[in-house]
Amino acid sequence: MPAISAGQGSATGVYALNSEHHRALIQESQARSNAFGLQASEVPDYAPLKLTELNLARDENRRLYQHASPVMETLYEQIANTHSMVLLTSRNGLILHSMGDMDFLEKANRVALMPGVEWSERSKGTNAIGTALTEERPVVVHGRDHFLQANQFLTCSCTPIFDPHGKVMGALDVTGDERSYHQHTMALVRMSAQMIENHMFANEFPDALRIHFHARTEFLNTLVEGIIVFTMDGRFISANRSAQFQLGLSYNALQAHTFSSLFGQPVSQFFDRLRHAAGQPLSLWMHNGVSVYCQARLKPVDWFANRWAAGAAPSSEATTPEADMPSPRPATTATTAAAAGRASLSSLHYLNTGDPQVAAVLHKLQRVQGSDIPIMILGETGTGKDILAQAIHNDSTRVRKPFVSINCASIPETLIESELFGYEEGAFTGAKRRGAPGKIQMAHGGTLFLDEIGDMPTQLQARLLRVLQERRVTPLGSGKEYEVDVMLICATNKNLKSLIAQGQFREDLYYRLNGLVVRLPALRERSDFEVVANKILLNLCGPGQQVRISPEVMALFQRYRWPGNIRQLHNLLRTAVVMVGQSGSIGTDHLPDDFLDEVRESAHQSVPPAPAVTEDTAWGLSSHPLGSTAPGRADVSAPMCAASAVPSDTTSTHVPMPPSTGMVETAVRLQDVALQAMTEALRQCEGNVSAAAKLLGVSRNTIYRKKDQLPSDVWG
Ligand SMILES: Nc1ncnc2c1ncn2[C@@H]1O[C@H](COP(=O)(O)OP(=O)(O)OP(=O)(O)O)[C@@H](O)[C@H]1O
Repeated sequence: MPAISAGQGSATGVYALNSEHHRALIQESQARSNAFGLQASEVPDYAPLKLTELNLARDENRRLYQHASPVMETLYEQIANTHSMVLLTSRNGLILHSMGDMDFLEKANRVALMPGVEWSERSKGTNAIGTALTEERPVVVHGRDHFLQANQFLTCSCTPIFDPHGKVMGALDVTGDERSYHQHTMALVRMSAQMIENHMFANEFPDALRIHFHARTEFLNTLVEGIIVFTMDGRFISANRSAQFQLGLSYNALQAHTFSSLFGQPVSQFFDRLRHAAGQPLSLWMHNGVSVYCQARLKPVDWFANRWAAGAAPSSEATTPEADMPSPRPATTATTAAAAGRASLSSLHYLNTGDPQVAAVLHKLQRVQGSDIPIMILGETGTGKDILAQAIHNDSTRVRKPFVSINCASIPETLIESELFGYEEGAFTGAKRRGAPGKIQMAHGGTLFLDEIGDMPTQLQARLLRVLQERRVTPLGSGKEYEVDVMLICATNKNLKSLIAQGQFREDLYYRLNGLVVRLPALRERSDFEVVANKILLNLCGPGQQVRISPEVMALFQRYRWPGNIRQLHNLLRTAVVMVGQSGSIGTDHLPDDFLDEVRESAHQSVPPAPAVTEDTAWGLSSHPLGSTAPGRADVSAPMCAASAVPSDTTSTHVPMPPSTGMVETAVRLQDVALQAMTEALRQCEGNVSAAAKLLGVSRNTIYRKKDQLPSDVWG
């Protein structure tokens, strides 16, 4: 897989139409077309393969189709009624599947854009499918750029799809009438291909160390994150497109690397840090000097426990340069080794950093351990709900089984159903081949974590309820039921009771999920702020780096309201650590200006703190949320900051008003700030609503609801 680098003319890897690079690429392709002996005016062979041959080809490309079909459906939904179609081809350019607008399909049939016809350069000359496959890069071929005159009424955006081993396995294309050209089509195609590739990654390399990374933590777990896979002793196995881009190395160049040559530390040292990270992103320096944040995916307890039982534990002291292998340690018995491995990983005990409210939550959870009572975690965004869910799993008897997490807000609505329940062959339009298991099935024996449950589409809530009651799941399009035994954990920062009142959440499901409800306090409510900040700092520091927080900054931090909670603190410290360098203390000059402005502004305002989401308010039981003060943080004043003004779904109706300003006027100002923040986030994320929502810490629906008030050019 070639690296897509900024040096190739565009940071996105796609040459702008009419750019010099694009023209050169088309000219080279035209030259190849001539060399194949094609004539621009000729009518090519349009005869499709016989059905039996086509079925054979589809069979060979079964895996590609299995991963691509749900994504094709979603992609098609986005381009429906634009006189276009979506095509999936084999690596040779043979069209395997298509879906499109009826009126355009007729036109497409005239030039044989249909399953069973080959669109390689050799057979059709310059065209997006053939040229993208030849160049192994995304290509737009528009109108007259097509070699054959017969095809010049088309506009086509195509990108190759790479398998997890870096080999081209096919191509995804959107073709339409030349007049329907839109520059965003290519972005959609590329995002869809990335989704397919990442999906394949998720199912590959089950026993390897998978590192998900990005320079910005808010982009972890999104489509644009880099994924790189190593053997447990640090040898390179594979990397997705984004990983290659970020590392600036092609797939082939990466073959020569190990974890330590890429990230400047032995993999054993990384494991050591991982064991103490409580699931929070760790910082890594890439070989090119750029700092990134990462999360590791592996079966940690199994692996650590096995290694300890076998007398070998990850150690930072000794590594063999060839393979970054963990060094031996004195043998322990298998039982104590497993227990020791568990204690050092993210566990409930580890999250107890001295705040009485958190301690009470942990205590409640410990009391129901082993009972499989469904757990509902409430809390504002960034308070650590995800980490708590993992800790509950790690401390449970299900620890050796999967922990499967699904964020109901970040998956396109059309994909949630197949992601959750799986699908059987034939479930989608044109689907013929083997299906895929859903997340519920994958969690069998372990824990299913449904994050942002308030965003689950209503029609799926009934299905979920049935699965939970019957403990059986039926994949889409299947008559077969599969037994599922899962511990269920949900999280939300929404007021589910008011969603019920609005008919957006089922009451029966609500009561099914409502086993033990715990609320994580907002950071401003916590009395252990300093411990949390120092713990994060420790994890952010690279090898040998010693950074501390100056007393002046710690005092500032204590006064701040932290609307983004621990996530916001983490992001702030991350930048500060990079600015401080190898050693020193974080002073005000290491903090961003907008943050300092907010803190200063807060000093001139005496506004009550924003209401915390309490168990009562979050579940709609309390009538007046204002007036709750933060226990343990009585000195906290509430700045009217941009970030806090962005309405999270839970708190948007309760944003406190400064006494100096009239309610209506302030509400209008808050609206403006919120819209401004959304506009900026959408621009920054190139119109990707999920990424923008993540960046702001709000749900996608919050952004969609403002769609009419946001500038039209911010949408991707
Ligand atoms: N107790 C903790 N100690 C250190 N870091 C923490 C802790 N809790 C959370 N974090 C860090 O804060 C960030 C947000 O955590 P997490 O994703 O668990 O929050 P969340 O409540 O699930 O957020 P959201 O509602 O937006 O999904 C992560 O970077 C996480 O590593």
